[in-house]
Parts: sequence; C-alpha cells; structure tokens
Amino acid sequence: MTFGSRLHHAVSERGPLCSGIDPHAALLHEWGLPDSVEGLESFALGATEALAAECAVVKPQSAFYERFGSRGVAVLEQVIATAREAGALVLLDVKRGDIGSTSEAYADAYLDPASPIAADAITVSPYLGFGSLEPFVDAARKHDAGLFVLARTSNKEAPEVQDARGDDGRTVTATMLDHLRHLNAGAAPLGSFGAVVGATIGSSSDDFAFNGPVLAPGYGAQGGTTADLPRIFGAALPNVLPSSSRELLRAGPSASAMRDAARRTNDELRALLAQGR
Ligand SMILES: O=C(O)c1cc(=O)[nH]c(=O)n1[C@@H]1O[C@H](COP(=O)(O)O)[C@@H](O)[C@H]1O
Repeated sequence: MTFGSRLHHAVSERGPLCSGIDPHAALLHEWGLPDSVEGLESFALGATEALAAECAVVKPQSAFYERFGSRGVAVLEQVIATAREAGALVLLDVKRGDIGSTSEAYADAYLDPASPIAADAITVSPYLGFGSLEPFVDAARKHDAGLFVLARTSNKEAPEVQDARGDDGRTVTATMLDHLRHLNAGAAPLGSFGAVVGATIGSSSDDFAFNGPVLAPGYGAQGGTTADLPRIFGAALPNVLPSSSRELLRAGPSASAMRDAARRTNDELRALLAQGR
C-alpha cells in the first residue's frame, strides 16, 4: 500500500495531529532528566510510548538525537520501532537535500526498509532545485514511502527565498507545489508526496490545495492555532497535518497528560474539519 493510502487510513482512524518527538535540552531539564544519552532515551521513549498510539503520525527531529552521536542515533532507531509498533506512521524529520548522487545515499539510509534507520517518510529540502530530489522520489516510489518537501516553512527568514518570484511570476513556493501536483498526478485518495507549510505564515497568495498531504509545523509552540488553519489552508484543510512538538511534550513527563493533550487536540481538529463539510 502506498504511503499516501496508509496515511489517509491512519488519519481517518486517529485524526490529523502529528506529534513531534523533539528532545530539546530545555525539555529534558523540565522533565527532571539529565542532558545525557540516558536522559534522551528516557524522554524520547516515554514521549513516544505515550503519544504514538494517539496519533496518525509521529515526527522525531533527527538533530536532537544526532547531538549525542551514535548512541543518540540508536535511541532514534528505538523511537522509530516503538512508534511503528503502536501503529503510528513515522515521519523522520531530517530535511535532506544534496546533489543527486549523494541524495541517492540519503534515500538508501532513510527510505530503504533494509536500513536500520528507515522511516515511513522523511522531510526533504528542494532548494538545490526540485530535480535534485529525484533519487528520493524514485526510492519513495520503490519502497512505498513518502516525502514531505519544504514549500513554505514556518521560520521568519523563509520569505526571502520562498516568496521570491521567478520569470513566470510564480513564487518559489508555488513552483514547488506545482512539482508536487505533478508527482501526485492520478493518486487517490491521497498522494505520497507532501508539502511542508508552516502554520505560522500570514496570509498567502499561494494555493496549497493538491492531492497530497500538507504538514503544518509551527502549530502550538510557535504560535499557530486551530483558528489560523482555515485562513492559511482554505480548500487544502482536509489534507493538512498540524504538527506540534514542544507544546505536547511540555504536558509530560506524565504519560496520561501527554495522551490527553494529543486527544484534545485531535478532537479540536476533527471538529474544525467537520464544520467545513
Ligand atoms: O519540517 C518540519 O517539520 C519543520 C518545518 C518548518 O517549516 N518549521 C518547523 O518548525 N519544522 C519542524 O517542526 C518542529 C516544530 O517544533 P515545535 O515548535 O516545538 O512544535 C521542529 O522539529 C522543526 O524542526
């Protein structure tokens, strides 16, 4: 089954919330844990065990694990396995993108199920040119995996690059979305090639509607709210996966408090979607 089909099914069962497993040093401290690989393991597995059964998608951000070297990456591998056992799809946030031959190696690392660190989907950056992502696209098709391509990111520096217009008048973001429309052509109910669009962006002239998923990070700690979603995403709303890391994790270390926070948020998002029907 394609990633897009698995995602569509998971979201209809569990709701659209994506929970980020981002073990920031400050959060380890808030949970009373040491900023060490032992603290990382306790935090990341505790959060994953609490949240993965509640959410369609779990998104660990690789940097927070890599900063502890190979032992941190071993914890990331455990997070991926634990989340999958709980029935969540794992979107590994690595934001990769390089020249084609190197991207091929990244694709082998993250999308080939034979790799110890393979996930269901990864985040990739198209800013070496969308065509540089071809090895990821090929690997995703071969292994029924997914990609989330940065289109309009949540950070304040994004407009300099992503709102720039080409000779044809389209923004860089709109060009990336058109590439995604092309990749998802004919896919139903949902394509496997998604976009990343921040839940923090102001109004935008870009049209985010297409038959692929739209990851919306920046929801929660960066200020994005449920009320902002219809304004930003319009007709694309049914395919949006609002993604929250710190806000959900701050409910910990109590597993039941994290679970409740995820449930409440999924309920709120489902109610919003029901209004639009
Ligand atoms: O690709 C991402 O996930 C991402 C894209 C983007 O535009 N903005 C953004 O914040 N992210 C990631 O989403 C997460 C946001 O975390 P919180 O702000 O704690 O909810 C981090 O892991 C970021 O790296």
